[in-house]
Amino acid sequence: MSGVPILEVDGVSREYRKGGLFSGSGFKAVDNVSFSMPAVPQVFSIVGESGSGKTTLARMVLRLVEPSAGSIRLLGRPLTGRHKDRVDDLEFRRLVQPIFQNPFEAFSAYLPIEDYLRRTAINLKIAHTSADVDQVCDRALRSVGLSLDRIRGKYIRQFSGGELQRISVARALIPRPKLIVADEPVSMVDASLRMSIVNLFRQIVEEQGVSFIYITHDLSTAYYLSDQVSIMNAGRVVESGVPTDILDRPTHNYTRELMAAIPTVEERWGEFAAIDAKYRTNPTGQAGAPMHQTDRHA
Ligand SMILES: Nc1ncnc2c1ncn2[C@@H]1O[C@H](COP(=O)(O)OP(=O)(O)OP(=O)(O)O)[C@@H](O)[C@H]1O
Repeated sequence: MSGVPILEVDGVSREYRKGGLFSGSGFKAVDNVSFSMPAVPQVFSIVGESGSGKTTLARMVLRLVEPSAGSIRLLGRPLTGRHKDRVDDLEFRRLVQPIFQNPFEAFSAYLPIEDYLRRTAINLKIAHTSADVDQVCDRALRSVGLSLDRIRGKYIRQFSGGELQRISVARALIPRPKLIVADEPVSMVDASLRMSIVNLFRQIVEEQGVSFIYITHDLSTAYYLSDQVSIMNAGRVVESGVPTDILDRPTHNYTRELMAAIPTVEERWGEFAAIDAKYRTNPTGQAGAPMHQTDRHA
């Protein structure tokens, strides 16, 4: 495997204006952020409260927002600016895929869900014949515990949030990307399913060699899942390192405050007890129940 880092973010900033055109002032949503993700597949988490700049940073990596300053390199090649060896759009979409927060917004209510997977395979030129397209989609779905036969002809209303998020992950896996940028991917998913999605990410890192940027406000899932964590506050990275170092020896007050916001064992127990109670009123786990068969196995 080449030793070239998957991603190098170097002194990246993004400025916006606050207030009116004449009375307002500029501010940095992201302020001089640098980090690097090594060639070896890993999960890099960016943790911070609402407004800390996480999504803006993710959107710059996804090339949806242009940095005001700094540079981003993918596998040693520029993603930003006008360089002659800049990664082109098709290549970029094959190498880097997003997963967004709300799986219900990721798909239209009026199209069978497999159409999205097929379109990704066709648009990214991953498969050409209809049989190949089906095979590529089925392979991706199987790697998240589903299959093309199981989703065929179904619409979003026929899936749970956890299943839809798995389908979003399958769609992202179609081009066999090197990097997935997942922005708050479990915040809209029922608490009982969160860990199964997070475990699925870990499995994909290990079995398929895909690196993840995991954006979250939840320090506990980041701690559980990540190889490296950066804590963001007011656009800046205030702390970074391996999760155990950060949680055992936080150096910044903001990190301590985030840690204090992690529920205690008793509070978590209350959450699980509530889920358990829902189950007792609906033991079959059918429509409306919090957990689905397909979401149990990761
Ligand atoms: N297009 C924009 N124009 C102006 N301000 C913006 C724009 N996008 C983001 N911001 C501002 O930049 C700051 C950082 O926003 P960002 O969405 O990156 O934070 P976040 O940490 O992802 O928060 P959340 O978890 O709520 O999405 C916020 O103050 C936000 O209002």
